[in-house]
Formats: sequence, structure tokens, C-alpha cells
Amino acid sequence: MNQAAGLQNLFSSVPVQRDELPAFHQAANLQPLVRRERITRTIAVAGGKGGVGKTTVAVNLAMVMAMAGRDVMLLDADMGVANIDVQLGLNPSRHLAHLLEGKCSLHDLIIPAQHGLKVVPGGSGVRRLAKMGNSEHAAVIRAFDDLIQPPEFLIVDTAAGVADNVAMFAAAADDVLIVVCDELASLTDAYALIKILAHDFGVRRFHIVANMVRQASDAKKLYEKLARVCGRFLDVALDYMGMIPHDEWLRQAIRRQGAVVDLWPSSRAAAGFKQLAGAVDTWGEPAYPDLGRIAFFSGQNVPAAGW
Ligand SMILES: Nc1ncnc2c1ncn2[C@@H]1O[C@H](COP(=O)(O)OP(=O)(O)OP(=O)(O)O)[C@@H](O)[C@H]1O
Repeated sequence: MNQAAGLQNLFSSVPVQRDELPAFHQAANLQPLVRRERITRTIAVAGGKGGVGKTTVAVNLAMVMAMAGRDVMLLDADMGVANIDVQLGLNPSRHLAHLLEGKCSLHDLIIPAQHGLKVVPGGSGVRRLAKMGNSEHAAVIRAFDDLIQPPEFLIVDTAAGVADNVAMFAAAADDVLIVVCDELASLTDAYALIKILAHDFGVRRFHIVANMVRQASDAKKLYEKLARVCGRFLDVALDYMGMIPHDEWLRQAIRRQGAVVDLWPSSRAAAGFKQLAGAVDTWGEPAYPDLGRIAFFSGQNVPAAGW
């Protein structure tokens, strides 16, 4: 099987278009009580600690999904030190600060990357972005309501730490993917972030991926440690998403300003990202933690007329 066909097979489900939804639901024998339908699935990639591989996971997950034909947008929400544009060799002329200053719309910020992936650059070395307050975070999140063509997936790369901006972006997503690596600080910081998201934002489900590990058994042990402590002290559900092995090709990919899944698709890291993307595709409906929260694409939460 060639590479392209292999990737296509990863995602067997055909994206459903907005105007096909009623027919799709009839065919799927859904009950008329289904009142809400969301078109875009939003996944926040977070981790607490810096350097665990959040950006690496966000970029490669988004890219491998785009390579499989999915309509994916990647938001760089690592405010003030955003670097996805550099990592992918892009050259944006505008970023989120221009949006906040009313100088452009979100649509104007979107730049095309490889394989049809769309990137919203975050901006780096910009004081305003580094000092954004909650109302500005909310304004960025709400700007997605106005997108005329919402993507099928929005992947959000969040900053390190547990500050309000990280929590707000993570809580505004449908799913939170937590990246951990084999360091005590990674586990303690991931726990701290999960606790804040659970207590203060009502997020109850977390997907966990182990990065930079040597083998699957190490990844599983990391997950189990985190699951044990969360199970003891928090009312949350954790979901093991697998591992991304430590792989020098990832650093090479950054030097070449590309994604490893694109440049070295047969590397061990690329295999991990393909598995991760396949696992994402099996997720059920989002949990919709709290209808009152600030959420990406909240404008899509409209009752489905006539159902
Ligand atoms: N699986 C891996 N194997 C080898 N190197 C990796 C792996 N994952 C990430 N790295 C490297 O680790 C470094 C940190 O990764 P990355 O920038 O993705 O982390 P981050 O959590 O987003 O950091 P920050 O919090 O500073 O934004 C990068 O040099 C990246 O290439």
C-alpha cells in the first residue's frame, strides 16, 4: 500500500457536510431528541510543564490529519512566544495581536501550510500578547464564531504552565490532550493543570499521551502514575492515547522547518503520530462540560430545527 493510501485508510469516516446533516442523522437512525450538532471538533494540546512536546504533538497531529484528507486548522495559542509558523517555514505578516487591535479579522490571519493545513499564527516577541488578560483570551476564542468556513478540526497549541490563558483555551475546547514525559515535574504539572481544569472549569475528561519515551511499557507506566493520583484526589476520567517515542528525526524536522510526519513518514515518531490520529478518530461525542462556558465555535451550538 502506498503512503497516501495508508494515511487515507487511517480515517475511514467521510466528513459530513453541514447541509448533509439531517440526512446523515436519519440514515444513522438518530432520535429527534438530538438537539445540538457541532461541526468543528476542537482539541487543545496542553501539558503544564514547558518543553514536554506540546507544540511538537500539536503540529504533527494536525499535519498527519491534514495528510489524511481532513480539514484541519492549527491555532498557535502559545501567546508571545508562538513559533509554529517558524517550525513550518511559514512567513505570516499578521498575528493575533492584529486581530485584537481590530486591524484584521481571524480569516485574514489564516495561512496555508503543507497538505492543506491552515495555521493561525500566534505572534512572538509581542508584549501585548504576552500580557493578554482574560477578556482578550475570550475575544480570540469568540473570533472563531465568525469563521465562514469552520474547519472539521481545530487543534490548539497552548502555552506552558497553569495560567489563566492555558486554562481558558483548554476549557474552551471539546477535548483536552495532555502531553507528559518521563520527568517528575511533567507529572506534577500535568496534575496541577488537570486539577484546575476540573475544579474551576468543570472539565472531566482528559486524553493523555506520553512523549519522548523509549518504549510502550514506559509510556503505560507514566500514564498509570498520573491516573493513580488523579483517581485518588480528583473526579476526572483519564484516557490513555499511546506514546510518541523519543526520536532524533523530530529535531531534524525542526531544523528543516517541517513536520516529521511529512518529511520522514516512516520514522518511529511519525508512526506514533499516525496512531495518535487514528485514536482521535475513534473518540465519541464530546462531553460538553458546561454549556455556559466560553467555547470555540459556540455559534455552532444551535438547535437543529425540525429534528
Ligand atoms: N518525541 C520526541 N523526540 C525527540 N525530541 C522531541 C520529541 N518531542 C519533542 N522533542 C523536542 O523537545 C523540544 C521541546 O519540544 P516542544 O517545543 O514541542 O515542547 P513544548 O512543550 O511545546 O515547549 P514550550 O512549553 O516551551 O512551548 C524540541 O526541541 C522538540 O524537537
